[in-house]
Amino acid sequence: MQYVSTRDVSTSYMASQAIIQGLAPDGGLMTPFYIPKLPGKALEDLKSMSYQHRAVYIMKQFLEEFSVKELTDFAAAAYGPEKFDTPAVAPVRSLDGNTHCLELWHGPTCAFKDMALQMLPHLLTASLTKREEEKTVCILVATSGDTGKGALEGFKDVPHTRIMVFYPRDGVSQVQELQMVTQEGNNVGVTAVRGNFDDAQSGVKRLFSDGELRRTLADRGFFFSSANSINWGRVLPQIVYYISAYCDLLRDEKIAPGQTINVCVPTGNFGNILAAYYAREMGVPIGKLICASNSNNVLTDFIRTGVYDRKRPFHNTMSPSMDILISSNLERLLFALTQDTQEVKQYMEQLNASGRYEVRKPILERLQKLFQGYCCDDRETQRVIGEVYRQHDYLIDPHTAVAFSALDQYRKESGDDTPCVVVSTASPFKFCDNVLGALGVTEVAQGLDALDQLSAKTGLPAPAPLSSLRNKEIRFTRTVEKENMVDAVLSMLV
Ligand SMILES: N[C@@H](CCOP(=O)(O)O)C(=O)O
Repeated sequence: MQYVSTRDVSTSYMASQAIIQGLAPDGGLMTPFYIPKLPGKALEDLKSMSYQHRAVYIMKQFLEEFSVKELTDFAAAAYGPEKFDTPAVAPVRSLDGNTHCLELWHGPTCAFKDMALQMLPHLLTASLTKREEEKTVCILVATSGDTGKGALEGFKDVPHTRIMVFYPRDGVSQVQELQMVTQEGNNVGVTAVRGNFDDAQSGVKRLFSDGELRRTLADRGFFFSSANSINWGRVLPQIVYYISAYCDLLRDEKIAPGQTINVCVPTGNFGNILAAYYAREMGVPIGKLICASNSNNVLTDFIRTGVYDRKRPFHNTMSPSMDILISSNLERLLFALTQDTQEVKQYMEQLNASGRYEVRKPILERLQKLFQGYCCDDRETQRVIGEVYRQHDYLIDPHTAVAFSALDQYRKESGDDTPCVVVSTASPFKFCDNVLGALGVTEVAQGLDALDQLSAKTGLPAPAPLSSLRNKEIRFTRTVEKENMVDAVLSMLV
């Protein structure tokens, strides 16, 4: 399997190179040259396997350089009982006959990012060995809340790696911030940026393409890579859970073999829903991909009109991980839909220069055959949390609530009640204050006391990785201007 840049197919790369580099040298995203099809009986075979075995089988289709033994070891370490609080790893909880919630927050940081960020360090360090790389890799991460902690936890104390996370200072939840600034490990750094997530992500991309900085760091024995979903090693493990969810529904006889399902995904950087698209391309019977956004509804508008326009107000919402106006992974979808790197390059250049592009009509038609876009604001998000709790005795976080709202809008508009997998991306305990508000609590406790309050209100235990934050020391307090992110990197990599 060869990988190419979404902006130039003339050079191809092995998976290990794609994973090590994170981003292609031309600024494009490393992408498989083609998406392999699952063999005919694969879903039937996979349905009786554990999550770990499913992961090995699916990832192997994309990773010829890695042996089954290597991948089996990685999956055992990444998804074992010391990391995930349920043997199912990514369980599916059915709310009614055709609404199934895929819970992706049972890992060490209580968000879906663990599904990939527990695996990526294994893929990356094995890739370094395969390529005989002697320098230390410095992982740069921009986060709107969840990726940062997921990456820190995945890479903490991993030999030959350093990790620096940038987060928007006033753009993450209290719990998310505490998770990051108390991170343990000798190779980690966390810096707040005065700005929003897009500023942090653009800043990281600038660091990546700063030739002089790269030379300075090379002299010090370092090079950059990424743990954001621009890295193919992030997207690949995310494909696994869509296939796994389909297999669970088959195994539990909630659907019949070959039956079509829809998926509804809350997404900001477009990596999560892109993974669902790849699962569909591999042959999973997925009908519609319902893309759910909060008030930062740039993707909703794009899917409806073909115009991507990031020049709009940026909203800090109660679903902060999706507070994003530049959705990096859309570039991979454009590559798939156009099959034309020149066209992708033009769109990306227009986005950089003017903040806007419009895709051609045939591309829009292809997009709309597969994707539906819906959005909702904070008021609706809170209403949905309350409603789902009352109707199903099921507690969801604000990101998942955005997805439930999108599904509801889609069903009302289309009349399509195909079974749907709704992706639940984070534990509600990461967003206690807003979740408590949604349950009608008017006096919300301060800081981590809100964990106990939510627990008392619902009878659900707060996840151990969040309760234990109480005993942790705050290690990182630095804030930089977005123009000065380079200083944080240089002072860490001495
Ligand atoms: N939702 C993210 C933003 C970065 O997205 P990624 O999937 O590219 O890592 C976050 O929580 O940080």
